[in-house]
Amino acid sequence: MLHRPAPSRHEHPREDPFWTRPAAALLEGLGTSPAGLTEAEAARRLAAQGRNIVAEGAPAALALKVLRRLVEPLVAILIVAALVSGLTGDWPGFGIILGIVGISVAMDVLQEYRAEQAAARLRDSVAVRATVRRDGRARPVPVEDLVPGDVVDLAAGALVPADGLVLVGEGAHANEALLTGEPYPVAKRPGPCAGTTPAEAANALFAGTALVAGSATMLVVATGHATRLGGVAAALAARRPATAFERGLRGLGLLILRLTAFLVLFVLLAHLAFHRPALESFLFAVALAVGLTPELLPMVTTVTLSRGALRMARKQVVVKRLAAIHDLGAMDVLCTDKTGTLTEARIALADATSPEVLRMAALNAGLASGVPTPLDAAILAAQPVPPGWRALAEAPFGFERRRSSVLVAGEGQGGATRLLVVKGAPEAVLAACTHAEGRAFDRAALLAEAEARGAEGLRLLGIAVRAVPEGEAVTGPEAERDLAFLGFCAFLDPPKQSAAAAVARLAALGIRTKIVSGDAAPVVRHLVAALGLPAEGLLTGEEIARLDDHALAARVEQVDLYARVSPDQKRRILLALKARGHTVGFIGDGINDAPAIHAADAGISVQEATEVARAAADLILLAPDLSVLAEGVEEGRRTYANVMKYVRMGTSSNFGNMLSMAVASLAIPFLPLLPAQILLNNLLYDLSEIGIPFDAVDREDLAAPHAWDMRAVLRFTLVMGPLSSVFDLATFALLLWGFSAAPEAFRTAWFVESMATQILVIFLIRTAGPAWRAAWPHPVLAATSLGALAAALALALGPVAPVLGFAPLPGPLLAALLALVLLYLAAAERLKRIAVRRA
Ligand SMILES: Nc1ncnc2c1ncn2[C@@H]1O[C@H](COP(=O)(O)OP(=O)(O)OP(=O)(O)O)[C@@H](O)[C@H]1O
Ligand SMILES: [Mg+2]
Repeated sequence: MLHRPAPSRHEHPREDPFWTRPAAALLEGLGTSPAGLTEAEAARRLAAQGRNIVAEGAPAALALKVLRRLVEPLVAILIVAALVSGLTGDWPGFGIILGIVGISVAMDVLQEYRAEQAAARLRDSVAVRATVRRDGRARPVPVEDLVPGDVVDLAAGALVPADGLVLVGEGAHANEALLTGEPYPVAKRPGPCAGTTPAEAANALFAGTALVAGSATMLVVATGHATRLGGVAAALAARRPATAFERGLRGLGLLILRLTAFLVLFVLLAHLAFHRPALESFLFAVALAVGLTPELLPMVTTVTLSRGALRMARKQVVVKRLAAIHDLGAMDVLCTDKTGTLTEARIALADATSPEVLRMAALNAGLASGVPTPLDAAILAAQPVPPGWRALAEAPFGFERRRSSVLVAGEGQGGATRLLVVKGAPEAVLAACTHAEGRAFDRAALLAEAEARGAEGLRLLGIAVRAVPEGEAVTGPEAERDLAFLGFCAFLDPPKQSAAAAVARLAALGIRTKIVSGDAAPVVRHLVAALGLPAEGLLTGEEIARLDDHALAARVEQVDLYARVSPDQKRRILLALKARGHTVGFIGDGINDAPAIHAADAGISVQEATEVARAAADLILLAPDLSVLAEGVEEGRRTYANVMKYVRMGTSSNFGNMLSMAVASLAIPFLPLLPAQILLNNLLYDLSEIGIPFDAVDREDLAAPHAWDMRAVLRFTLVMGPLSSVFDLATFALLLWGFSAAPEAFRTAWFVESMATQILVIFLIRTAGPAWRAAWPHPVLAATSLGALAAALALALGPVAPVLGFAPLPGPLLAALLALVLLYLAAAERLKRIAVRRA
């Protein structure tokens, strides 16, 4: 909430949308000019209005984080209680408690802060940038730093970074499907506009849409949550269901919290009923609560995920949304488009029906505004634009229409002519043709020819023309009628040989790969055969259009190939797979892939992709290669496995120890540990776990997609918790009856036993198999846990022991404790096999 920028005061959505106001008035109202803002003014507005982001809030400032921790109820109570005990004269207790709380909070905040900073730096490295005019110069600025009043230059293919008014437009067309549902690119031009709905706003551009043709200069009017998309996306984000993992963690945290509240209340009331000192009992109960709450779990998850993100970055996968790491690890179906991931994306013209066909194709490809697509580039590489021709109008390529047209004027055979040149998918072009140039028109035969060449792996484009008389106005795709078919251009895009191995590797990781392509069915089939990919079934866009979501969901399980699908169908396929209970990833690079990337559990794109695809993605591959993705999947699973280690430690050993202490406090006439000692215990235990994110994991943990399994967590708890309690009770018995320990000695011994069992068990829990056969624990983990244990021993048995209320222990008692700890570890090693038995 803190970072949510206030809606721009310049926008009054209901009565007065910005695009109905004159440009001059808007410029003045925003205190800017076509030359843009100064850097200083932009910085000031950024601070005042917040960043141009719609998704989750930016990480909070360090001071704020500290403050937030200090006002957490348990910590606040602890501080107050310490103050009270200070006032009653117990200054050492006061100092120690405040000291321990301080160290805990500092450690927690600092770790999380550093981890978040590192993750944010990674995210920035793949941030989409916009060309912004500031201080009179145009320079690239991360879109998150745009402010109202900025003036932005956009080229074809760019992501529209904010809502704004078109100041200058050259054949600009935007794809606004995301916002209005309109699949056909709409023309954008400067000038007045009376319509009040975004769909009518021909002079405005909206955040999240894409400029697909032409160029434009835009005045930024609204950013972040104040944008049209901001409203939509905030609603979407709010509705974005938490992953099973997030839900599981949250559920577990809540469960422990309830148990804690119940237990602590019970202990407190019992103590008071037994007429124990009130303040001391209260402090004891609060310290217990601190020990019991999984207060570190959020920090631990963030740190583990950020560590995972750093490791993944070294393997060429940049994480934009941290939680996507889990989704990647949990992914069991991957949908991919064809070009770039399965092919080399080195598209080259193979042949054309005639030189005339190629000349016409070049007119269409070269005279259309905006950056040429790879197919256009391949045409122009073989045939430059014939001289003497110029473009008068165009209807840019649309992924639903699958063709583009350009009205060109120049010298034809019979003098000056105007020609509408159309190129696109063969069936899309043939559908608008009524005859053929210089031969009989046989649509069925031409379609069969296209099909046959597709089966050889050639991508085909059809070319057609119509002479347009002087008087006829050409404004959009309506003009694409009565065309004369000229012929085909055929293209080759060599299969990527490494793709087969990558798909096999993904399969070995339990991930099924499905191909979702806008290209023709024969081309997709040929590619699959050429790479030897295992794939069953094929659905075309035409067939999918006839299926409702229910029927589609029934088919997607068996079908691995999808051809001639539109952007929205890509999204539908993805949602159908999700509806079947799969965790689905989608990797793609085009504007047409963005809706599906957005809808995926793990939306993936590549560094060279269009801005819209990159903006929609959760993860960016720095190298366009599926094997890079396989590495990322393994990292995702490693991260998950390490978070699970915390969960297991927390639910069994830590919880068990604290529970035993609560019980003991009722059974014996004195506190089993002083409040400060409990806090110290908790702090050292937390310290011992800092190394977990670094740790290696079992090979089995990488082998298959994981999902949160509450039953497994419970089983682990129900086996390992009681085990820990049994040994705690044995310790009590030994201390009370074996050694008739005085309170100070009892606490010292209990502290030592509790620390040793809690900390050392990590070396067993970290693996499902025999502990001695697993990979060595990471040196950092070994250092933090053994270091924490050494510190605990030094504090309890060394020179400062008296200050903390500890007393020296006799040799035989130490030996007995050692024996108990070893016995516990041996029992834990045996029992854990029941506890973590894999499904
Ligand atoms: N610049 C263009 N001009 C005309 N037609 C085009 C153009 N680009 C693509 N097409 C047609 O639209 C179809 C779908 O586009 P495209 O192949 O890029 O979709 P895609 O889903 O991204 O495919 P892929 O899986 O290969 O990445 C193409 O097969 C082609 O017939
Ligand atoms: Mg593509």
